[in-house]
Amino acid sequence: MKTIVIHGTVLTVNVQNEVIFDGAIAYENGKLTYVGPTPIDLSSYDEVIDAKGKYIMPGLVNTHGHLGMSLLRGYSDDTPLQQWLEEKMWPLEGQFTGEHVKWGSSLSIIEMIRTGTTTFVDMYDHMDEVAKLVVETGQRAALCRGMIGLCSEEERKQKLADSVAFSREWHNQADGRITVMMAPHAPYTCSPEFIQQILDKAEELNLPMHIHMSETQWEVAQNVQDYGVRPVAHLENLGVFNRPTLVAHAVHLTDEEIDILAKYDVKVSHNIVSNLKLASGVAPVPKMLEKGVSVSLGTDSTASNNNLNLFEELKLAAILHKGVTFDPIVVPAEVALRMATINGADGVFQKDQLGSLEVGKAADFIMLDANQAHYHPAHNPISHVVYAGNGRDVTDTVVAGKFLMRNRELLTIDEERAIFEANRMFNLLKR
Ligand SMILES: CSC[C@H]1O[C@@H](n2cnc3c(O)ncnc32)[C@H](O)[C@@H]1O
Ligand SMILES: [Zn+2]
Repeated sequence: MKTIVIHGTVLTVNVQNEVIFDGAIAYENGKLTYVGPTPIDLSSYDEVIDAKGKYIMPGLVNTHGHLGMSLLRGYSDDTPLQQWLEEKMWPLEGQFTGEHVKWGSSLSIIEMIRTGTTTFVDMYDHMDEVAKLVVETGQRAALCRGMIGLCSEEERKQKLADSVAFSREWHNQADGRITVMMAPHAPYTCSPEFIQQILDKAEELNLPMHIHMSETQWEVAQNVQDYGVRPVAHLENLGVFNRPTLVAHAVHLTDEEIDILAKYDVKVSHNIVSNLKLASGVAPVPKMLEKGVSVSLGTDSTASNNNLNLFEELKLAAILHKGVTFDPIVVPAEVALRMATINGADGVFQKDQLGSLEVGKAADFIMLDANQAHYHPAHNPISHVVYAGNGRDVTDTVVAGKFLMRNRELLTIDEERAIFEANRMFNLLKR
């Protein structure tokens, strides 16, 4: 197996948030074999890559999204969630075929590779198309067939059967780069019975759960009206949190609800831009972190974001909560960076394999062009990445030791074709 060493400025972003100014990482067979100061003698490696002037850091993990929806970017802006879903998204998504999902997801994957995301979570339909793209492009992903229960019993059965078949075919495939979760869409679109059926299958197949939860005030009020309790108690009562669970949003939470999430070690995907744009609110992240809840970052879809640049979420994670709480020390840069990396790995239940540059973990990393004015003076790389950096600074994206982008050139996907086909598929939709 070929051994490769890359040296530059290494941000290990492990628990110590160590930065090694003249550092190196080495990897073999997709796994990191060395992280530390640049060795004096590099001759034992088969390939030596000089990345001086670049930052080398763990790839970012986007813990919530709907890739196929990139076909609907800009189709409905400035609308609150429920109206956006019911009047705009669902009528168009109802017309989606596998081909729509394929090309919408292709746009998404291109954007994520370009902006340094190496692992993503996708909850959508026609998931075989997404899984095939993951195989082809070399990305890493936790995939789930999102199930909305607002349909006939027969359709619900079909959706659950699809999910099960998808997990049997794809869980731990693509050399382990694909994992699968079971995903009831939300408590307000899935009856308790349907959620229970999905949970039973998750238990049988030993898969985690992924669900939208407590995104809007409307949702919480609706849950109380329908079931007499708020969404957190509702899902707890159904036993969802007895399985490893990743919830998206968690915006409207009481202190008691945060305690429940902490007690069950429920992982939270914080989707700042989507929550702001859909006027849903701001999640109580400082309180969640204080109580030990594992909070990571997600973009949601480009129909509500409107991009998949996790660097934007990273900066917002570090500044938004300061503004909301009038406290400049909440969510410091290092904490925000962990949310985008190691907590993301935790969100996909792979903290031991992903999310930091440590020997034995996957060689999933990115390089940034730090030879730009906004990275200088070069004394505080983590501050610069979080507060001054941008996804456009990413020059190289590597997953399991394979370059998906090298010096800004995409190596595993045809961008021009994807743009052409996505426009063609969008124009076929009846609007
Ligand atoms: C079939 S699963 C995907 C389903 O989720 C919808 N969706 C996209 N963004 C959100 C959001 O922020 N909250 C709730 N649901 C969302 C999407 O339109 C798909 O129908
Ligand atoms: Zn979502």
